[in-house]
Amino acid sequence: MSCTIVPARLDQADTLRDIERAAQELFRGHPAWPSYAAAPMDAQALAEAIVAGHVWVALDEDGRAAGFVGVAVEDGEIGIAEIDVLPSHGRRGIGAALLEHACAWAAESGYPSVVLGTLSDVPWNAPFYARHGFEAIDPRQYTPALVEHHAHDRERGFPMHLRVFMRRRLQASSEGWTRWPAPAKLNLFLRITGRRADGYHELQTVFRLLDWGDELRLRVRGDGAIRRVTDVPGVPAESDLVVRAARLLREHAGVAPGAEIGLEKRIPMGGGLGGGSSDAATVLVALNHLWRCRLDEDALAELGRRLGADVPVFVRGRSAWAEGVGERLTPLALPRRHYVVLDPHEHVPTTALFQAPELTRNAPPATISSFVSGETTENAFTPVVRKRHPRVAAALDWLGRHGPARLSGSGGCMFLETATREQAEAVAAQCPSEFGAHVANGVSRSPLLAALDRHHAASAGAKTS
Ligand SMILES: C[C@@](CO)(OP(=O)(O)O)[C@H](O)COP(=O)(O)OP(=O)(O)OC[C@H]1O[C@@H](n2ccc(N)nc2=O)[C@H](O)[C@@H]1O
Ligand SMILES: Nc1ncnc2c1ncn2[C@@H]1O[C@H](COP(=O)(O)OP(=O)(O)O)[C@@H](O)[C@H]1O
Repeated sequence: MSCTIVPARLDQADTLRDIERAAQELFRGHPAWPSYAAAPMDAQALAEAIVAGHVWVALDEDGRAAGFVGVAVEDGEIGIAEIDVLPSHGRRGIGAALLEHACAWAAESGYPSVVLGTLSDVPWNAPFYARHGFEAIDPRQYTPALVEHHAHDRERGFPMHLRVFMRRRLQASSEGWTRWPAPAKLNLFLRITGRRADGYHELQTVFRLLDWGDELRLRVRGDGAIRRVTDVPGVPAESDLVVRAARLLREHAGVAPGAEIGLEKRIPMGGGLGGGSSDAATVLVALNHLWRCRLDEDALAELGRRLGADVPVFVRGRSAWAEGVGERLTPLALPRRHYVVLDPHEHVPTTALFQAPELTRNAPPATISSFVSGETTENAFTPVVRKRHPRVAAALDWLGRHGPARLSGSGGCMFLETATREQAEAVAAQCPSEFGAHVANGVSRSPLLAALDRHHAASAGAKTS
């Protein structure tokens, strides 16, 4: 049977839980059945994994979901959190295709290995994984995450004599693809303090990087061409910041190779979440590694600045206090916080807002301490956007009922900061259907830098093996 594997969508979550339930039926009578039946997949965790791009669905010839796989990052390696196929679609290679898909994603992302927990006595469990390159892990070699899983399984009454954890070592993609994250940002406040002779505005802002964003696939081409291999509606390849970033790097570094660039857009475009800028920064950082240009962070940030005011912070990969046009950055240690990010589905043009006559562009400078004390939280664009974009105003009003809602950048997306993830999830769950909401964590170090570390380690490992 042929199947197509695609990223899962949030509206498929219930279907995936039905698939899990149906697949579990095969364990009725097995000693593991009571603990499986007692602990179905958590709906919230599944939704988060889908939004993070960590779940893929296998569609049968009729386009119906027949199985899925979900992964989770654990101690720097990838764990298969769940893999299920409808019993009616069993023995047709769908499970194997899903497993290979997850392993390919992990290998392209630079992870060294994939782990999973399974049952030693069930033919479609441990023996199946062994056929796909997984080996049982000696309990003395358990990582802290596996020790925790083991203890948790014991607590929930799992038949531990049948429990086995397995690992598969990964090889770099044979087709040369690599994957890189491009996280979104929030502006925790934004003040405009002046206008420069070139028309650009002097501003002050705090950039908070998130653990959620776009994903790019890159591979080197030998013929010097730079090609975007996915369509982005409304953005022709020539004007896409990813293509412009690759060209700029090549010119500057004086190297001749080319690249293919695939883009999985998740960050709403023109939403004030910096998606295009982050994509550009990811291309600069990733191609600097893949093309072996050896430019340092300062040189890459300077190239980024030429592409857009928001690019340098993504290149440097730290949440930061920013001045100038956004390029003078001071890394800022921010407390652990969670965010409901609300998308009113309205494109707000940044250039037009910066030109608005009613924009306050001569505010007195704020200080880092006034931000840290919670005194400075305003966004200079909010009154202008509210007046010009009633839909954004309505979304701000709705989110404002749950706490102090703030616009990010020039909008139209907005956010609410919470102390716990559960609080953010509770608000997101009530979001009216005309808006989109999701939950993200603030990070102090960009997932892009973690990916760079992984890819460095993977290429060093490939050289020595
Ligand atoms: C407002 C902010 C806040 O983070 O974010 P977004 O809403 O775009 O995410 C940024 O300053 C946006 O940065 P970015 O989106 O990279 O802007 P650019 O491409 O460099 O500029 C787009 C246009 O905005 C105006 N612009 C931008 C930055 C700035 N400091 N002053 C300006 O006047 C210019 O007219 C410029 O032509
Ligand atoms: N790779 C890209 N992703 C998103 N937008 C892009 C990209 N390349 C160019 N653009 C253009 O940049 C504009 C601003 O996009 P984006 O960075 O997502 O929003 P914002 O600047 O509001 O944070 C888009 O409307 C689009 O025309």
